[in-house]
Amino acid sequence: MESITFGVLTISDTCCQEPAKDKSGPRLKQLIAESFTNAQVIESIVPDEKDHIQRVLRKWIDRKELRVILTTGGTGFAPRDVTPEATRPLLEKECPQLSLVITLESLKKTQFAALSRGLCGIAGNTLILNFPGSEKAVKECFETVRELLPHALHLIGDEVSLVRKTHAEVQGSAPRGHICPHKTGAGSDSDRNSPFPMLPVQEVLSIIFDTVQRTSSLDKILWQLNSPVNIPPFRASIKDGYAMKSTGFSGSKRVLGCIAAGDAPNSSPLAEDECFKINTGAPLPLEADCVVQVEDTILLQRDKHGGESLVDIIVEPMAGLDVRPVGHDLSTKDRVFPAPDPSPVVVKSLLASVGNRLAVPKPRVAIVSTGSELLSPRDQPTPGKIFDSNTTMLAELLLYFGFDCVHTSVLSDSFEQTKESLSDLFEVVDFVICSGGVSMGDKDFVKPVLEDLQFKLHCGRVNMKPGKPMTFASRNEKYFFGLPGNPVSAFVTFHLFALPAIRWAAGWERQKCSLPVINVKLLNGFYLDSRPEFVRASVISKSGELYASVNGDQISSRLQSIVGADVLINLPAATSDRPLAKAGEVFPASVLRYDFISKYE
Ligand SMILES: Nc1nc2c(c(=O)[nH]1)N[C@H]1C(S)=C(S)[C@@H](COP(=O)(O)OP(=O)(O)OC[C@H]3O[C@@H](n4cnc5c(N)ncnc54)[C@H](O)[C@@H]3O)O[C@H]1N2
Ligand code: MOO
Ligand SMILES: [Mg+2]
Repeated sequence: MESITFGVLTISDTCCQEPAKDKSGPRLKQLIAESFTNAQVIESIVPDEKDHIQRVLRKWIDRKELRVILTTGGTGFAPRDVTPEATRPLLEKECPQLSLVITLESLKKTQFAALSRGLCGIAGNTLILNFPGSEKAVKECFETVRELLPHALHLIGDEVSLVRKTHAEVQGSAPRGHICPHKTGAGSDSDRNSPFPMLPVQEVLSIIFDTVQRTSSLDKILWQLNSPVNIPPFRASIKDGYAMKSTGFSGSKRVLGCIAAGDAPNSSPLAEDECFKINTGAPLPLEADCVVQVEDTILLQRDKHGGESLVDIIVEPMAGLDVRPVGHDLSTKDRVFPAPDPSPVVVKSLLASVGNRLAVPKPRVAIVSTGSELLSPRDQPTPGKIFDSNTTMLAELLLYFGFDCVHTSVLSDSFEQTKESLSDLFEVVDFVICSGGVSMGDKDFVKPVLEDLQFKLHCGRVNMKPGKPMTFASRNEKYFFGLPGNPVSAFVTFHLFALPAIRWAAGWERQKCSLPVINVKLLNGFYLDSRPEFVRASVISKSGELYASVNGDQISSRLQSIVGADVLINLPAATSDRPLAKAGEVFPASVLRYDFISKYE
């Protein structure tokens, strides 16, 4: 076996702070050098943070020459131990027997080996093994697998680079235009499968968050914005009543006049047996220090014009009663936003409240629908054609979530037209949300066009239903989502991938980018699919518990399934011993809309 390149990743908060404390990483490097002639070793140390771990793993997996990754640390039971959780989504195939043999060997030395959760698996043409953190453990684990590694790597082979080579050859030699995806499967024409691995949903999300740059840092623009004004800017009455001096106590008072909201504060002198009638929100006269609401007074006299001239105050006035001091709600020492909340209603109304006309920059998004079969909803029905619903749906969804659609276009199934249109669009937008043309058809031009436009295809298929052919690509800070053409697939993948990406680019906090997730009980049993499925369902609140009732036939062309869809129940893939999700079982569900409870029982 020609020289192997290893990646040694130490996962430890402590070693990340003080690299000198890392004994296991160097020990592994030494063991590799002793066992494999002219092996190359790349090292890195990361804290016990999932996205840090995944970023390095993904980078190393993408390096074709790097064939083995040994991680040390973070495999235990402690709260910060997350190495297996970080590793699993990146694996295409787990190798449980390899972990087993490591555990069995380690158990001969210590019973505590049972408390290690390390994983082994394959990603691309790379073998990944999680070892425990101790120097002694890595030595034992390494010695257990040392003999197995060369053969394991032969078995894995490097067909991925072969696929990529074949792919490049076929693309390069192809006549101008489109190559059907199945021609670019691994190997000859007989292999008519997609060359794109079906990535796990969570991994696609990690890739998206790692790839999409935040075009506007709401942090600087909004969350750190100090208030330019005091609210209220004057001492404001909280009630409709009478402004007076609390030192005048209760009893009858002459009414000197009325102060309406919008009047300038008046500075006329005010004796203790006098008062002003005042409206809610109006500025207190300078000499008053409290307001007694009209309900706590008795009208004693009117003047000859019918205006109030004498009232009896029947409660004891206290200084500050029903008065909002200057800056009580917001002062110039405060930040306008006490916490990040990018919802458009909040941002725009708070900015308005301080007289700020800031236009918060938003990602520029275009919607593109592809398909020669598409008719505009305004056209007359035509044989062989269907009405384009995706353009409307995706533009409405953008609006619903507070973003703007700066452009829409409908493209026929033409390589050249798609290429030209996308190329022009990316001159003026940050995101293109496209639907259709990403599956296996010989008219599905989207992926080849993206490659032709030098986009990096991060994801060509996702292990989910609906939405399998969902495509995510980028070029510099331009992002492309190729949602599947089936309307429901486009609906689901918009919510799960495109929306979080746009929010992330807009500067949203990462945990707010994806839809909120609640737990729901299945109202009825549901047969699981071979892929994890996102089922449209309406929510019923029954004696305080949330039940989900599936919205009929879930075929991804049936747009009716989004009617009454409050949530997408996140169902796992079927397994041999679990083909059915039973009624009453609890599953996570992504909330699709604000008013997500359809019925109360
Ligand atoms: N041989 C295979 N065929 C297909 C596979 C596969 O794995 N192997 N995947 C299936 C899955 S899953 C999906 S999802 C679809 C997605 O295909 P495309 O993204 O290429 O979508 P189109 O083929 O363009 O259209 C699919 C379907 O949706 C209708 N459509 C398209 N655009 C619109 C629109 N704007 N408004 C309304 N309806 C639209 C279109 O007429 C088709 O009926 O691929 C499967 N095939
Ligand atoms: O992936 Mo498709 O959306 O299942 O039909
Ligand atoms: Mg298609």
